[in-house]
Amino acid sequence: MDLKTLQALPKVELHCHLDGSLSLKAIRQLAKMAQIPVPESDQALAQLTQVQEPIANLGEYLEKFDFVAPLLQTKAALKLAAFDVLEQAAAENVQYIEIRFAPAFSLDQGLSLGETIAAVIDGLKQGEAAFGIHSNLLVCGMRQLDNAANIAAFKAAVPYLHQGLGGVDFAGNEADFPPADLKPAIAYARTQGLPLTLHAGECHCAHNIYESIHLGATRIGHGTALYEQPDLAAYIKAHHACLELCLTSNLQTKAVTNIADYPYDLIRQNQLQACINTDNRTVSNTTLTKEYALFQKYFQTSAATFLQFNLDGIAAAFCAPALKAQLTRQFKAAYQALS
Ligand SMILES: O=c1[nH]cnc2c1ncn2[C@H]1C[C@H](O)[C@@H](CO)O1
Ligand SMILES: [Zn+2]
Repeated sequence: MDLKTLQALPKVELHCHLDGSLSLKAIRQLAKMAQIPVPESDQALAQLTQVQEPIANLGEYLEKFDFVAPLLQTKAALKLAAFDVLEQAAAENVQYIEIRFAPAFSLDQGLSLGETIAAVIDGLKQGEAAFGIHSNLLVCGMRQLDNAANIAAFKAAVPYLHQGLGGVDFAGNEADFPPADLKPAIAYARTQGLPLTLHAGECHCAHNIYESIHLGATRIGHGTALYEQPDLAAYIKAHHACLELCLTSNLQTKAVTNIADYPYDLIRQNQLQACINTDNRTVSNTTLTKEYALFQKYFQTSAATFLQFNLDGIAAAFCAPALKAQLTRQFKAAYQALS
């Protein structure tokens, strides 16, 4: 399929960070609102916000988020950001998307955790109305913060569950903060009935995938290190966990050093539930269409397999059963019309 056909395919996306996915246009608008100077040329701005040269690891990748953090400190900014990402997603026929962000990074100018969450949901609702897309928010705890701060973020999320919020996640420095360190906040999320996805297996730490599922995650962000411990596939399958695949990001962070190591065959042969995602449209300089094109190029992924990835994503989504049923029907019909 050519890029235009891939772009037109209906898609779902479960793993997309708000702060890593702002268009350059939105970054300029936000910078103006915050009265923060930005370079005039898009090329220079892209250099500040995108991975352009080879980097060593996830730590260096995360440094690329520093530039946008000061731009996301008001309700208006968070709302505009959420609207911007929905606009980009709708332009490539994403029909359902979960967008995640860390409220703890938007408190510099006095917003409360709850206000940051409400503002992002506002932007998502506005985007849904404008673009006919469905969405949910995920609140990220950050691994490098203490459990009290992460519990506070999750506590602020509780009133929004099923009201624009789908669940919670942990992002950040996985190499130094394994799942065991997050136990109190994860336990809190579970007692509150917050659906849980966890970044895991992004730092050559296959054991973190096991541990995250053991702690209650029904989805795993990345899961790349599966290739280093293939027998984990049986455990993932037995627990019906869905892998949120983010190929470009994994190549950039050296979660896999080359495409040959990527556990695609393991995932397909074991019929693991999995879906395709961008992780960060801007930081990774990608789109969901580009991710589909990469899967097609490297793994000869067919339309039928793209459909299966989407059906897996819908089944694992943190949205209402009625929306899942509707999306399932629509996706089956749309992909059938292709063949
Ligand atoms: O792929 C990732 N792994 C771990 N943390 C990540 C990844 N992408 C983004 N983040 C972090 C940086 C953001 O500031 C934060 C919330 O979106 O999540
Ligand atoms: Zn991520």
